[in-house]
Amino acid sequence: MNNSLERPIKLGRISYTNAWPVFHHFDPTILPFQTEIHADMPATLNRKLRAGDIDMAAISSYAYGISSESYYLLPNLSVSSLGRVQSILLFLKSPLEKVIHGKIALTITSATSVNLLKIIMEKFYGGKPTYEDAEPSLEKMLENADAALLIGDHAIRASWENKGYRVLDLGEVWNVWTGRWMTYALWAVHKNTAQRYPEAINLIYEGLLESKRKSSRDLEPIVSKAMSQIGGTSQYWHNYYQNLCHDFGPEHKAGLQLYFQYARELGLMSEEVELLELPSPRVADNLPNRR
Ligand SMILES: C=C(O[C@@H]1C=C(C(=O)O)C=C[C@H]1O)C(=O)O
Repeated sequence: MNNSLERPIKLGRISYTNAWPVFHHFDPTILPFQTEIHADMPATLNRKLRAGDIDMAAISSYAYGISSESYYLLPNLSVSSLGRVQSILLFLKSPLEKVIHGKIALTITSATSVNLLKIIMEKFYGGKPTYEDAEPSLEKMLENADAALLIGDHAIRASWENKGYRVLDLGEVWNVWTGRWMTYALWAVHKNTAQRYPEAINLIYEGLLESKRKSSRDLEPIVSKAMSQIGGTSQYWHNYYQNLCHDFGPEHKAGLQLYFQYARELGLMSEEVELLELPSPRVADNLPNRR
């Protein structure tokens, strides 16, 4: 490929630790073209990708679902869990029976989990709470709400500082009710960027896959980084990363399609979602008649 493109490829990186395995060993400086990394909270990346301010990103699976016609998925990349996730937590100030008809403060950093919470509250528990968006700060959120939803490192830190609130792990609740995997984030690229710069997008994709592979072979580098940047013990982070899965196979897709179905039933999204993946690079290049 040419040594440069006419512009940098803009890549969004989720700042939370849950996505580190896919980014940690990815070094964009070795690529034969310019990239620009945008590190941000999921909800901000969802908006930037939607607006075309960035070309590709890890985004909320819900945000992918409501705009899937514009994107390709990067195959076999996700943030998923079968059961407990440890970083998508509802902190209850009031008893659950009151919470399901009370007021719940929702972190503004999420899209998947706020809608997962609505599915749990309304479809599984038969409640109808009111919701209020809030900055991710537990004590402030609970000043005038019965419960508060936090995700990512905000949830992890709050769980360490928890002053006795009951906590629901939404990954666990989802799994108890459905028996399925839950997928919180996916990697998406704008179809037009992928069509215009197929080789560049594929090189970035290969770099992300390689990072995931290296991280799964040896968790130590990201565990040490998490301990120094966030705190906690080595055992905590090993356990956290072992509970998360960054693949996206048939069982993850089945869980996500059930989430999308429930979201449609509650009027949280309208269209069916086709999980359309980035076409594999030039299958034709490997054919013998192409010289
Ligand atoms: C596991 C997590 O997955 C995430 C949850 C997201 C959401 O709720 O929209 C988006 C991206 C991921 O950061 C987490 O944040 O703890």
